[in-house]
Amino acid sequence: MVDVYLFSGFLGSGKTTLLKKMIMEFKEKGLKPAVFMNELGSMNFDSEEVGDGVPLKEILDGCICCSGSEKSEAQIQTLLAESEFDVLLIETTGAAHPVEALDAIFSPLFAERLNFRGIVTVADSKRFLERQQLSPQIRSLFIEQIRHADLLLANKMDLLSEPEQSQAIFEIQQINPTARIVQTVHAKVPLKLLESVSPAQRGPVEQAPVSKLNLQTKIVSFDEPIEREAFEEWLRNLPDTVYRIKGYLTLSGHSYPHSFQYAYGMVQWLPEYMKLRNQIVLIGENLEELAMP
Ligand SMILES: Nc1nc2c(ncn2[C@@H]2O[C@H](COP(=O)(O)OP(=O)(O)OP(=O)(O)O)[C@@H](O)[C@H]2O)c(=O)[nH]1
Repeated sequence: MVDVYLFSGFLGSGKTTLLKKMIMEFKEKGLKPAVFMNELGSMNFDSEEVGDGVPLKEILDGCICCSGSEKSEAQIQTLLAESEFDVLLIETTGAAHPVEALDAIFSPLFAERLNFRGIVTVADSKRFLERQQLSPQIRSLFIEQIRHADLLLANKMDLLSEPEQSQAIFEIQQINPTARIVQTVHAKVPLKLLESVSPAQRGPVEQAPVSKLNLQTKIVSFDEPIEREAFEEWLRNLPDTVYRIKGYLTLSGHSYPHSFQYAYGMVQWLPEYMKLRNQIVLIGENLEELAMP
């Protein structure tokens, strides 16, 4: 049987960071991981992070829960048919309801093949503490992702003071009293802890599908290199309803692009060493009203 872990958590909380770490840890243990992921927006930014030699299937521009479980079932079936692996790591989009995403895994097709181990939710603890600023629908999804976790990573602890850290843990625990909660920075969690997870008995699920969330994606391509200062000024003035931006950007004066990440006001630029399209995907609400840089 293949062990299956489902990684959930709001946009930009640290799921891909966790995924990359767990891939490494499983490999070090001599186990072969495979990945099934999906992304909002038709850019396969996260899957490029997975690395060579790891069997991978993805659904772009949709979400595992809403694209219908048949599509996900077909992808998982292809993975199982094409490759040998011991562990399947599923990364849902930040807009997915974790329990709805379970449908595909519990298909009778896989009853003899997949052993579901649990939902691991990565929470951006800073955003969690400031969740009143989110729109009610997004806030309810954020809470649902926490409520249904079997293991909870209270991530981005480095961005909080000690009293805020305690407050975040206390409040997260009130929402989900049964899951184990671990404080993390860059989703650093020992593999042993992940392996000790066991799935809870699930009650009725509150529906929070992406269609009701009003979340939109927008791909923006640039013909010319970007002026970093002007671009960061644009970022500073973005409304709170732009939850996530990621992609690759060529900066003026550089011949290779940088991978670019924006989550909750935090910006990350990392140099890349190959030519990549100068484009980003934005995820948020009311994007049509947004002025582009
Ligand atoms: N300061 C800080 N940044 C973090 C931490 N964990 C992740 N990040 C950064 O947060 C950004 C988003 O991380 P990802 O792992 O891509 O988040 P994600 O949940 O996969 O994002 P989506 O797939 O878009 O939902 C990246 O720039 C990470 O480097 C953390 O503990 N502290």
